[in-house]
Amino acid sequence: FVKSYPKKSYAASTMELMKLLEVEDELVDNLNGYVKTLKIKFNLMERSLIDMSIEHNEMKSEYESYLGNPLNSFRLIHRLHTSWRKWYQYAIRIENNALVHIENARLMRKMLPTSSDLQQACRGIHDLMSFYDLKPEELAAGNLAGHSQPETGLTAYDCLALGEFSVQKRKDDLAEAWYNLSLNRFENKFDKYRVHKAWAILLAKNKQFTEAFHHFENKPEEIVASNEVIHFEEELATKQNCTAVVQKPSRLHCRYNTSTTPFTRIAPLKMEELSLDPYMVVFHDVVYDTEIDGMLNSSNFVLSLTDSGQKSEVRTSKDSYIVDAKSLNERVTDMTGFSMEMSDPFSLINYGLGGHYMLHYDFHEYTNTTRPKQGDRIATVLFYLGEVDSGGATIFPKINIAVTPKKGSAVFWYNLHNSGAMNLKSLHSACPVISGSKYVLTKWINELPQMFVTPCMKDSNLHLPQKE
Ligand SMILES: O=C(O)CCC(=O)C(=O)O
Ligand SMILES: [Fe+2]
Repeated sequence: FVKSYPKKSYAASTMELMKLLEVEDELVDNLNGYVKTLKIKFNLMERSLIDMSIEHNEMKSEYESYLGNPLNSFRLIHRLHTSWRKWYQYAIRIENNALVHIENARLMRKMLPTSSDLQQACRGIHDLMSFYDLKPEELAAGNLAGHSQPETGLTAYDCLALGEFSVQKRKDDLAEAWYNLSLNRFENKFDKYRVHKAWAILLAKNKQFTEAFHHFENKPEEIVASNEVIHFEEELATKQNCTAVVQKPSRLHCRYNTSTTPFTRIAPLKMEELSLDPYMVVFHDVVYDTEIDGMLNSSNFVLSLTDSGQKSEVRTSKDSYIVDAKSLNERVTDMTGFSMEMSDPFSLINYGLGGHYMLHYDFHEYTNTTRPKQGDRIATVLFYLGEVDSGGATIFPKINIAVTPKKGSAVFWYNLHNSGAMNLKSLHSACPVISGSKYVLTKWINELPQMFVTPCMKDSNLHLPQKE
């Protein structure tokens, strides 16, 4: 039987809190009832199991004389034949009186404190802390402004909840103190991991990726890496790549490209291969100073820099679209052999102090229904239009490549596999500019127009991209 209580806010008054004591009494009664019923079942099963093993062990120690007796053999067969069924049925039987208790406990849910009660209770503790200058360590130890009552100390779960509340209130230092207390109180590795994860998310929000990552070092093996962990790994790789001073020398080679188009026969392009998967090449001196000056001084671009600019978490830069770039479109065809039909216009990006572009893919992850007729972005060409004194590299953390911007050069890479599937190794990011001003011109090349251009595409049939 479940009593009903008018439900008010529990944290608001002592009167209301007293009702909660009764609620807890009742809940404990119900759960005790449940445990009692289960105990009866447990005892019964345990007792008959003991009987069974006694006989079994006797038989094992002297099996020849035991089984020499036909009555024993009969009993062995009979026992195993019937008791299996009995055991099985007893084990799967649902104890009705146990269920009644559980159902009662379920019905009591409407009398239990809600998340808003918990929120208010957390706020109460927070207010106490700020009024009386109390520290999480003191509260957790049951020390209330000099009145120490260790038995009122907080549990690991309490500390975790207060930590989560502090995060909401943007009191990150407090949150870390609570998480630390919670971590010290938990014994179980899975519980500990819960705290580590919450802590790491908090640190990552503040861009402290290295510190965040430390919290995953003791991840229990049983737990599959969550998206968060994968994300941190990538962010960390980005950071390491951005801070790496030395650029990895290419194991591949440099050569002159004289064969893509008739133009390259007259004016070969200097190519440096950086990677085979995804295929990636740097072209040196491929866009000329006069072209660069023309673009950077064009009134459209200059105007775009004076407006409020783009404020986004993903990319802190200002950009604008260049419409007329016929000769550069032809250059891209000379470099890549790709047709520029249906290609997106060039995108000119200028990064200022600390300007960066978070990890991303250039493909769209189109689905069957959202896929436009030009297909996905098969490849990207990125021209560097300025010299960056420090920072600003374009990095590919999955393949450990950092491309340093050099005025007049361009990097070209594939975003999709030959099959049309997304190549996840094309993940990239632009590191923050430390000093200098970075100008890049991006050309995203679409799939469909390449159908008759590149032999690599013949097996593709423009499959939908698939994550590997
Ligand atoms: O600026 C860079 O280095 C990278 C730009 C980029 O990834 C893009 O435009 O898609
Ligand atoms: Fe990109």
